[in-house]
Amino acid sequence: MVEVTTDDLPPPKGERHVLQPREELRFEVAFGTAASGASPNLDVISFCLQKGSCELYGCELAVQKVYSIPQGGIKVALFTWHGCVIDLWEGSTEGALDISYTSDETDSNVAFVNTHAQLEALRDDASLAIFNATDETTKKNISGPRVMVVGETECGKSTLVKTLVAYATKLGRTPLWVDLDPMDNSISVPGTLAVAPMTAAAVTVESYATTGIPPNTVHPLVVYHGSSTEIHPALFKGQVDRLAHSIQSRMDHDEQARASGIVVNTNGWIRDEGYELLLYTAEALKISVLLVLGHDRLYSMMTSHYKKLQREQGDDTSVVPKVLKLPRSGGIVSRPSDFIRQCRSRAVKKYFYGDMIADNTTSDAEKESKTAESSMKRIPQLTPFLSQLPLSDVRIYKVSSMALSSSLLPVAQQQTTDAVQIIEIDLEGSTSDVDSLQHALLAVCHPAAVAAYEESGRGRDLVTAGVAGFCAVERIVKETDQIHLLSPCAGNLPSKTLIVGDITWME
Ligand SMILES: Nc1ncnc2c1ncn2[C@@H]1O[C@H](COP(=O)(O)OP(=O)(O)OP(=O)(O)O)[C@@H](O)[C@H]1O
Repeated sequence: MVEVTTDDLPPPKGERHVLQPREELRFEVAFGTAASGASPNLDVISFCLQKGSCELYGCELAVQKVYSIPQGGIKVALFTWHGCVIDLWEGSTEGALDISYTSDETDSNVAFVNTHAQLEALRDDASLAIFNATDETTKKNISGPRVMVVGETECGKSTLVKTLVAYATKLGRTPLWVDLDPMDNSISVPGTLAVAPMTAAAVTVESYATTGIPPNTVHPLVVYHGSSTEIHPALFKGQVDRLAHSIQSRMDHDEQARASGIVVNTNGWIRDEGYELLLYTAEALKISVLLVLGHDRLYSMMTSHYKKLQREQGDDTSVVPKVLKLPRSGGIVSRPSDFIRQCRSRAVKKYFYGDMIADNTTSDAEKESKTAESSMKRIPQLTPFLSQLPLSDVRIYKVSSMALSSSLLPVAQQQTTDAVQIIEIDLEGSTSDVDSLQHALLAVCHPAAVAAYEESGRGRDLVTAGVAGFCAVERIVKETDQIHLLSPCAGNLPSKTLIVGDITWME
């Protein structure tokens, strides 16, 4: 094995880490840049691959390129197959780097790349079969791997999904990334379930190091679950069914997407009803490969379940997924609840303000006299818009936690056994209802979903449909009966029918 040397490199900037083949550099950066007195608009941590090759969750770093992360609150690992030299340095905030160390316990990375190779073989088979199929119906029934990653919370599920998506897109595949984790959604704001078509352009080191996918690259389909702390099983099932339907429609019309398959992240609820929801989801999304991350009990439960199903179904094994067990990375450490809370807040802020980008508005004179600090200055990419609407113009619904029993309904009212019920918030009446909306994150319904709901009268038609976007309640002025809403762009809202959950956000 050739040792990686640094003799031919310029002096290090900050810490220099020399990684031998199959080692990874793990580092953690604290939140709290503002608390430490520095401007939050400056870079917090930067790294540069000086030599060799390395990747962040499957996304390759360019040599000699400085990657600057303008936010704290990250825990990442840079892995090398063949050895490399990485410089890592703090920006405006001294002490931001909590810990950095090199580890050679990277068997999980090898297992991930082997899994990718097997999935790629399935994609090749699917592409060939689609190409050779003579009629449309046969073509439509062929699909690449439909993968779902399961495991308990904080075992590295999102990381594995990101890695598999990065490896697939690097080879020109366009898999759908499905994130069914409302607690920590990588594609959209917390409290959502989402699907995004992925391409190589959507996989970047900066986005993989923090949260979300780069704006302007993909158009995710997002449904609002309304909570980042608990899952409403009936609503979850309804939303998974709707997403499954949309995924199928897309696959029916896009052969490349069909051959590339889907990669699904789940939410870590693996016991009791959570386990039942995993099985339900696997069936609804026609999962063909189940990856169980570091959990022997779950692996055993799933293997026995599908063996039994296979016995019952005889020859029809089309709906029985292959269950594989993968090791979890030793680098994953549990994130304190305050850290997770700040990650969620950052994800909402990113929705309204976009990424922090380099400030190119400085004049030539300013550029001439640029200090080290101003060279790192960043500004938000988007300018959110504050609109004021009369309270009487908007309709805000929330999901009620249980269906009303028919005996409690007024005599003339339609009886229902649907467990997904919505209630309209009384904006004219109780002040506690109105007060509960302060700083709430509201999902803006699509006009088509509003029309469907008005026609059917079924709440599920509204809350299981994809949303047009989100806005946040800045304040409600009771004296003027106005609601002030922050939205990511100017102009009228697509509809004034909104859904509220239990997620709040304020700057
Ligand atoms: N090899 C590693 N070394 C250090 N940190 C890592 C490594 N792999 C992942 N992490 C970090 O560990 C944290 C938890 O990982 P991840 O989000 O993938 O877990 P999860 O199972 O999806 O969690 P949750 O169920 O809470 O969403 C993340 O901050 C991730 O960046």
